[in-house]
Amino acid sequence: MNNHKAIVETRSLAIGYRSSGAARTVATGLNIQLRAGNMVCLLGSNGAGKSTLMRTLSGLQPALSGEIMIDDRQLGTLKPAELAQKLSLVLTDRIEAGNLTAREVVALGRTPYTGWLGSLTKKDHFKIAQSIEQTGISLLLDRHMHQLSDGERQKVMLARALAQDTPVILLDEPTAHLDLPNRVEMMRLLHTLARATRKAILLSTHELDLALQTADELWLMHPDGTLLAGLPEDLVLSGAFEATFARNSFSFDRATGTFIIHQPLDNAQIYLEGPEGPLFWAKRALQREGLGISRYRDAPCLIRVADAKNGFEAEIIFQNQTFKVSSVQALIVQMHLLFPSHGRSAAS
Ligand SMILES: Nc1ncnc2c1ncn2[C@@H]1O[C@H](COP(=O)(O)OP(=O)(O)OP(=O)(O)O)[C@@H](O)[C@H]1O
Repeated sequence: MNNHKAIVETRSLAIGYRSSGAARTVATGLNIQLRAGNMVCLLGSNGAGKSTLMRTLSGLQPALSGEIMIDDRQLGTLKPAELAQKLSLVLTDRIEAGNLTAREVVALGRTPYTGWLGSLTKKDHFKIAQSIEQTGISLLLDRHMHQLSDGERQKVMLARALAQDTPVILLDEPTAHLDLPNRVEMMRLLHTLARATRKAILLSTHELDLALQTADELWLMHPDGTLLAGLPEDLVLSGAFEATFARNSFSFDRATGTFIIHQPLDNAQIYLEGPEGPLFWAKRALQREGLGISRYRDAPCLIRVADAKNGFEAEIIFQNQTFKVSSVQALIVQMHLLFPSHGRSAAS
């Protein structure tokens, strides 16, 4: 977060839908600020209202009440061409333009400056080339949009938004179709762009872990229609992050920032110790097998894990006997022999 001026600011904003006179409110009392140079991640469960907020902030749908200010102007008073020079929107699931090449789509980003028939100036060409370089899509330029994968299309749409060169960029689930390395790359790119170009970037995402690591600020949309904004670390430590995604089937570990599917048990038989890496993976495998991990070192069975040349080794100490294993798989097999009535082997 920083102290720069808010480019987008809402005052007592209520968002939702109106049909035949009746309003369905999705969220109310939104007083949020999007600042230059910040990347903000908008998080919330399915149906919390992320897309509704994105669409309202970008002028695609009207607010139920309240104000949206963009660069000190009320959103509703901006002409479409003015708005297009202030804010660009990247939607994921509605990418049309099948017959255009990627190059043509990126060039369309300059429309707010050139008009539909306007020819491109030196500056336009520079902005287009820059956005192509920033998104790494130079090999896709001559291909038609319908010949691209979902993830490739997504990058082209980001390049188009960058070519539009607006101080505000809104992206609705920009990582939805990307594989893990590309998701990481996209988040890093957006964060770098926000910093380097002083753009205000707001993106909605379900990538909780990546958002925690990269966002300057999180906006948490709660199913009760409220929104909490803050530094990721503050929202984690206050418990707000956890509360937004709370479910009975898993919990969030504030210490590591990870979701835990299997909880340690007070009455479990196994205690694990050793260096962080092998400890983490051994614990995960044992818990998946239904072999409960104890919080207490005086549990009947002690497993001492260690780093090894081939990745992993462990000693299992149980009833005055020691068993050595050199893979996580061997550990699991041995544990099922020692505890035949526990975990998955007991069920099968
Ligand atoms: N056109 C519509 N008319 C009425 N209600 C709608 C409309 N579109 C969405 N909604 C409702 O508004 C609420 C918020 O939906 P929205 O799509 O904004 O959620 P979201 O957080 O983006 O969800 P997801 O993570 O599943 O994409 C939901 O309860 C949804 O059913």
